[in-house]
Amino acid sequence: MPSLSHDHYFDLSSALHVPDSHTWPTSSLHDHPTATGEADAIPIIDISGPNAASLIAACRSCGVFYATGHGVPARLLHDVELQVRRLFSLPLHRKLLAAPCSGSVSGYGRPPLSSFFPKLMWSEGFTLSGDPLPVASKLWPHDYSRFCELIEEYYKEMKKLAERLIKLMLLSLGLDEDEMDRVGPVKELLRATDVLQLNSYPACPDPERAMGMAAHTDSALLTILHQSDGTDGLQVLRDGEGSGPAHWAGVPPLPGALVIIVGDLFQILSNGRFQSSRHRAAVSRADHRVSIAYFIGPPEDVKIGPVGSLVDQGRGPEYRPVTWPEYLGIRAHLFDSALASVTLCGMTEDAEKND
Ligand SMILES: O=C(O)CCC(=O)C(=O)O
Ligand SMILES: [Fe+2]
Repeated sequence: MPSLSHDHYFDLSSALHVPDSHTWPTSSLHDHPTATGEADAIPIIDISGPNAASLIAACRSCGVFYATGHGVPARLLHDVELQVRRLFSLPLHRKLLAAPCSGSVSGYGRPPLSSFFPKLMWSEGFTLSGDPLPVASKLWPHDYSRFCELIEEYYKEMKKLAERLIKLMLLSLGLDEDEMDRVGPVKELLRATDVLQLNSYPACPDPERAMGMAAHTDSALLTILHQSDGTDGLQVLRDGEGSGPAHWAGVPPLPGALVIIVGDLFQILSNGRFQSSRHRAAVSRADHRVSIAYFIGPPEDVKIGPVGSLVDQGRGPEYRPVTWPEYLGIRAHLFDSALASVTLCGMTEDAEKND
């Protein structure tokens, strides 16, 4: 049986003010300045172009880029977004019928990150892992087939795109085709684990005090994010070389482009050459924003560790190998320190000799 009851939920879409439970301290909302300027422009990469891999190489420290030329039909993105809006516009008591059953992650509820923070976020989520039918039929007992068809098509397109992106990202690190085929996630892509996270950020009467989605990195290999046109929300933390003092940079919706976010497992796989991106979502006073995040990770039994050719022989690997479920287990305890906890202390040759 679903474990959530109506009483634990507050209907964000009809709220006239931000209650204390959803009011975030200024110290977390403004931990870094927020900037939107030319210098922050997030790279836009035509991944069908001849220079895609070398352009992606330039985004390694930033951990995020827009992908154009991705081949996902605009019609599909549009239709899936309509279904997502249809889902979230259901009355709260109907959505709660699809709260996850014990042992399953699929269903309606607060964003998965919520448990790590004392304040609630101004968002609702719907997680889909595997067949959408069991949860969709709880929402719409007689009218779920269009939703399911579109979600199935979306999964297929996303998996195809994720495969292209993972290969391009490995190519950008200098791996050749043979070497790439031996790398766990590429060899195992057909069995890859993928999850869709539908996010809804209702218009908020006081966006300066609320947080749509708190700062985090994504745990998987990579995330492909579709965001609704016209409403800003996504921000990434930029603190790399050349981007000045640490600040939140806006990643506004760019019509036709998808946002690619490097996850922690790709940081591990690339031995730190790619950095996972710390990001968050702000809310808007006027608009109801939705986003669709597709997370791709290795099959549950495949360990992800640094690719051999990216390991400096003197220093050794920067991270120990982990499976995705193992890493999620570590995050459930340590959250932001999860990556640090699987980081190995590099040993220089000198240090080894002195041992
Ligand atoms: O809605 C967004 O822009 C961000 C969503 C996100 O970060 C997530 O689902 O992990
Ligand atoms: Fe995320």
